[in-house]
Amino acid sequence: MIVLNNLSVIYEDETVGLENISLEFTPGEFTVLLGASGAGKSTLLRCINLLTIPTRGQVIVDGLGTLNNPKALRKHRQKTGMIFQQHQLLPRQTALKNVLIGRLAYHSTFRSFFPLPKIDQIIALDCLDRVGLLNKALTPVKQLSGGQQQRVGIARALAQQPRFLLADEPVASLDPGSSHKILANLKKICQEDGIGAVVSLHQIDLALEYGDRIIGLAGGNILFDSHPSEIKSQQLEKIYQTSSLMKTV
Ligand SMILES: Nc1ncnc2c1ncn2[C@@H]1O[C@H](COP(=O)(O)OP(=O)(O)OP(=O)(O)O)[C@@H](O)[C@H]1O
Repeated sequence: MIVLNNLSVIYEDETVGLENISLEFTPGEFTVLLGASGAGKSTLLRCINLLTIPTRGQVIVDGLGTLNNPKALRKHRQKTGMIFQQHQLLPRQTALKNVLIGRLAYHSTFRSFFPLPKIDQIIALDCLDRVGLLNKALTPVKQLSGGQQQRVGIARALAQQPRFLLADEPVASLDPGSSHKILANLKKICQEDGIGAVVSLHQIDLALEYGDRIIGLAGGNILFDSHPSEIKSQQLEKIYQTSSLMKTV
């Protein structure tokens, strides 16, 4: 479990990123963060693995405590995979080499200069298989479609054998068909492996379809935190401060 305890982020220019947020994330739960641009979704995701250091409050992880020593933080990050909107892949490298990057967290910097052991290659190939891309293992990622590249990004995160996955708008640059395929695949894998996912999305329809839990954010505050079936249209309207987006519900 990951516990966020009274977390606030105030950026250097005094912008409020998050305001006194307390949340718990459990393994196996697929949580969607919804909110307009600037609501605090990325800030929240980045706080979970302390890429952004909160101004106040704590991140507490079971078995590791408050992450206030480098060893605990390294262990937490090893078990927390990240998926990005723009994939953050090495375009000229093969899909397999990109996925192997997910294994580096298990090796020393020195060891990572040499080819990784066979077991890491097997884990990476298995992850590519789970996202349906085993046949593209030796293809440079720049030759893959946007959806395929995102699946390589997911495989790389899975290669970490994570307990939690953090995904920042993973389907924002994809067409609706690819978005559904990617989220369905991601959710299935998380269910099978008991991985807790925290995924920020802009599309309400996708949030309602795939989220086990939806957290609505606005101005760095939590407006609601419920099962999708309990969310009322007024609450969704409130987070976007407009009714036009409700057409997609
Ligand atoms: N490094 C930073 N320095 C100053 N302000 C920042 C920084 N990063 C984010 N912010 C501000 O903090 C607030 C929350 O930003 P955040 O990126 O978390 O929102 P978001 O919901 O992820 O938005 P988007 O959907 O556009 O990605 C915004 O007002 C943003 O301008």
